[in-house]
Amino acid sequence: MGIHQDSTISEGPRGPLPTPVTPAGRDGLAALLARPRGALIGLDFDGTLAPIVPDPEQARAHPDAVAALAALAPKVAAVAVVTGRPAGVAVRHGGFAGVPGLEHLSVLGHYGAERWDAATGEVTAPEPHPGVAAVRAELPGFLDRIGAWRGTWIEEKGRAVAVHTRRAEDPQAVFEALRGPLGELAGRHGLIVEPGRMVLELRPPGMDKGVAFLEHVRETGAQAVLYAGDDLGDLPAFGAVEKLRSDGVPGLLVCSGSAEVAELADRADLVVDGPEGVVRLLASLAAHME
Ligand SMILES: O=P(O)(O)OC[C@H]1O[C@H](O[C@H]2O[C@H](CO)[C@@H](O)[C@H](O)[C@H]2O)[C@H](O)[C@@H](O)[C@@H]1O
Repeated sequence: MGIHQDSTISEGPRGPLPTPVTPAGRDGLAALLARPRGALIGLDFDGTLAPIVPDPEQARAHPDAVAALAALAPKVAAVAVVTGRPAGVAVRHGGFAGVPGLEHLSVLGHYGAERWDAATGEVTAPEPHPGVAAVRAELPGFLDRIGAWRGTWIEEKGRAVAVHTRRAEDPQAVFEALRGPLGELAGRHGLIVEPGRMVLELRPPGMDKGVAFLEHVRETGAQAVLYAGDDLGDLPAFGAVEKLRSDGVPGLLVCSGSAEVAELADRADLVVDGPEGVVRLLASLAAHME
């Protein structure tokens, strides 16, 4: 359904702005531009603001991301980074703290279970789920027993643990082979498996990016929204925007395109070329907002 950002129709002194392929997306973009002060901008981190790299510890926001966000944020009601990362990790890897223009940025981490606000510099979070400690203890032996340790890597996330397969010889095959067994392990401890780009995360249930985004819309009183994501964990946020649109709140769905995930492109109003395309879009939006 989406198109590549390069299919621009308007190019002028303020830079190119692409045209969404859907009527709902065109309405969403028009509303964002007409009333920026009522707009909420929601952005995923890895794969959307930060290019995908083999080692999650090395992931950083695109070099132009912070400047684009700092140009956009003062013109809109709110900007929120909605991520599967712990909030503090996304703040650090994004370079979001102490940036002029980003004084009101929020980072909703762990799929919305955690929250960091630039205004306070503090992270709020719920009590840890006891199942995470149990899974943490069991996971290395579990992977060893099922013979899946080669090339897999466990990311310690505090309130969750993630098994990465990107560095395996056949990342997709190992991902598929692990999905069932890890689902069974997670279920035994009251957790769920969150699948992502060559990663299976074992995390507490009860929160997702859709719930988090809708809560933020309510809190900010936003009257138009944009959400940009790249991965399966962003689908609930896409669902939230679709729900808002059916309730009369205009919205624009942006897919940060990749060869790894097709599902978001199919539901997006606009497909851009990964984090580079997202950052260009944000800068261009800021330039077009009076
Ligand atoms: O919600 P997000 O901000 O997209 O976070 C989702 C997961 O992102 C990270 O993993 C992904 O990025 C890594 C670094 O580029 C990459 O190596 C990995 O293959 C991707 O799945 C992060 O490590 C996870 O904890 C996040 O849940």
